[in-house]
Amino acid sequence: MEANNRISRISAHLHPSNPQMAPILSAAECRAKGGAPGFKVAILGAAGGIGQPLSMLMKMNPLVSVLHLYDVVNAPGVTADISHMDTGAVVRGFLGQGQLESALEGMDLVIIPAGVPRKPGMTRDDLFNINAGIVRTLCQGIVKSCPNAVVNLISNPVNSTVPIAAEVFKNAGIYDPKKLLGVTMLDVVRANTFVAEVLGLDPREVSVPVVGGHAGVTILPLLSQVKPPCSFTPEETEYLTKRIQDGGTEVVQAKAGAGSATLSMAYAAVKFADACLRGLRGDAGIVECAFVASQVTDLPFFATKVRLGRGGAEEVYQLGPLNEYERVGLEKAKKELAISIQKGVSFIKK
Ligand SMILES: NC(=O)c1ccc[n+]([C@@H]2O[C@H](COP(=O)([O-])OP(=O)(O)OC[C@H]3O[C@@H](n4cnc5c(N)ncnc54)[C@H](O)[C@@H]3O)[C@@H](O)[C@H]2O)c1
Ligand SMILES: O=C(O)C[C@H](O)C(=O)O
Repeated sequence: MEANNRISRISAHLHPSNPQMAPILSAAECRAKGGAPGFKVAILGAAGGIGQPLSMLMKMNPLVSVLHLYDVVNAPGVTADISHMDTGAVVRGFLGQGQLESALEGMDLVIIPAGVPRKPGMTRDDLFNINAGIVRTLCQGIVKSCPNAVVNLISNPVNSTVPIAAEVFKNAGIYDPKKLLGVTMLDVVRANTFVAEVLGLDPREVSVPVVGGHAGVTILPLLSQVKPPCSFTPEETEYLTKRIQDGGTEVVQAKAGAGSATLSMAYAAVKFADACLRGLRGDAGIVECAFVASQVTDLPFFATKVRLGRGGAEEVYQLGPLNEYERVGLEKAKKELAISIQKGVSFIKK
């Protein structure tokens, strides 16, 4: 009898004609016990090119106990699909703005890959007009439902969307600069890969700091600080710097109108989110690059290495010694970054 009740509860939730399916969706939710102890994570834009593989990979992360998948389209399908994976996290789906606040209720970490991607010929800044408004709306939801959450912002142009999020949080009186992180991990992932290729090493053995921002010349790999220590000819430096800066465009062109990096981005986003969760758990020595509020330069935001801890980005590291090539690159990066940051701030202050 009890077993019958359990089964009918589950089938009621999963029947396709059930209009309530969208906000619930997971048979796992019907279990008497929840998932493993861990963190509550929401993905906003979960049905997109990044969102789907990112959702799958976060469902596989043992630090996640509850996974909320939010999108304005297709969230029920993605949630039903992912909820069948036999990993610990309990998955729930949320569809449309009416469910944004429920999606965010009580979250520890919010990952935002919502928004339109580039097509060939576009810059990331060309996405501003659509994505700025999307990020503002989603951040307003965070203000209401999980003001203490750590936010990983992926939506482009990151150099402007992070300042937008900061202004929304400031206006609401909840801004904690340590908890707002623009995700630049893909630049580091690419830099590790391309540098390893040139050095003939396994990319997992290579670590390249990438500072500045996340667009064109604002992406500044510090090749003089590569680990393991190594040196490059001027031609190799030029080749690597340009390839890392243009990595996004390389994918946009190869996809020929079908979008931008999604799979490598989902990988990078999960690598970064996992580092944030280990920091939140209290692990020591978690250091990654991210675009954060910063006093490293005269700009209010800048990407450098940060130490992730229980409070988010608890320490923002200095740039370290730069060579002449990097000093020139830094000046170019700062010039463009200043404009993108101001554009984001003005969008909210207008
Ligand atoms: N930071 C980085 O390194 C990096 C890397 C790759 C892509 N991106 C950016 O990530 C964003 C998403 O890229 P994608 O390829 O996944 O795009 P996509 O179009 O495949 O997916 C975007 C998803 O966002 C959803 N969405 C749109 N408006 C929304 C809203 N108001 N609320 C919630 N969801 C909404 C869409 O329905 C869609 O499912 C783009 O802006 C892209 O430029 C950033
Ligand atoms: O290039 C893009 O538009 C997407 C992303 O920012 C990337 O670096 O791949």
